[in-house]
Amino acid sequence: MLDLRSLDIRQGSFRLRADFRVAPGAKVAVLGPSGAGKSTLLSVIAGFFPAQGGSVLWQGQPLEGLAPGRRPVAMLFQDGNLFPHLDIARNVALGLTPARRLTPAQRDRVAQALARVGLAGFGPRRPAELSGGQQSRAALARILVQERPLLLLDEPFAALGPALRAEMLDLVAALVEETGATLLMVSHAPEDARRIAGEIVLVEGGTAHPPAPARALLDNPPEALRRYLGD
Ligand SMILES: Nc1ncnc2c1ncn2[C@@H]1O[C@H](COP(=O)(O)OP(=O)(O)OP(=O)(O)O)[C@@H](O)[C@H]1O
Repeated sequence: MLDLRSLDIRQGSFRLRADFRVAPGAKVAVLGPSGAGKSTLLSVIAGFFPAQGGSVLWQGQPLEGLAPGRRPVAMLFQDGNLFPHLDIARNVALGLTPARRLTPAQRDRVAQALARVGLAGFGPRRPAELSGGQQSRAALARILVQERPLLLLDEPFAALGPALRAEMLDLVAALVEETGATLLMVSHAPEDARRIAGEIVLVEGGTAHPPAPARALLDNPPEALRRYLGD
């Protein structure tokens, strides 16, 4: 269970509050206007940016004081998820260890993760030798080997076309179901939320609102969401 308790986030004159829980295994889309604070909220949960007040708890334990790498979190960003000078196997292995030499067991895990995302045999290639969709798959393989129970995705598929994006979302949904992880995914596209998310956290007007059932919310959007959707 992820518990955002009276979180108070400030960044210059920007302020965002969040006070809600996310159930284990939930798939949550984080929607809201540009600049509303979606990325900032994920950064605070991941430990890249400190909150001014309140607490982020996982299974009842506060995460403050834990460096990002020690949190139960794996995060994918909009871009820059892969190091261009390292091959795909090394990029994925970084989810396990910074060491250059892998144990046979670690090599197996990397190969299994690559196979699971449909990239068996792509390990020796550099990221530039992969298509955009394949690069997204490789980045997913890295968070797969990390085996963290909380996945934070900050619009990682925004640069992909609609068909490929749908395919990646389905893959994420399948991986989340297989691992039982909890997913928070920032998106600008309500159809992404419909496709993958059971719930929506709407971020607007200085508040990250508690998760609400996605379908009901999109079918009958409250005023703030209607404004954002442009209806
Ligand atoms: N380094 C910074 N210093 C001060 N304010 C910042 C800084 N970085 C971001 N902000 C402000 O924090 C607010 C939240 O930004 P954030 O990137 O979290 O929004 P977002 O909802 O993810 O937007 P987008 O959908 O455009 O990515 C914005 O109003 C932004 O101007």
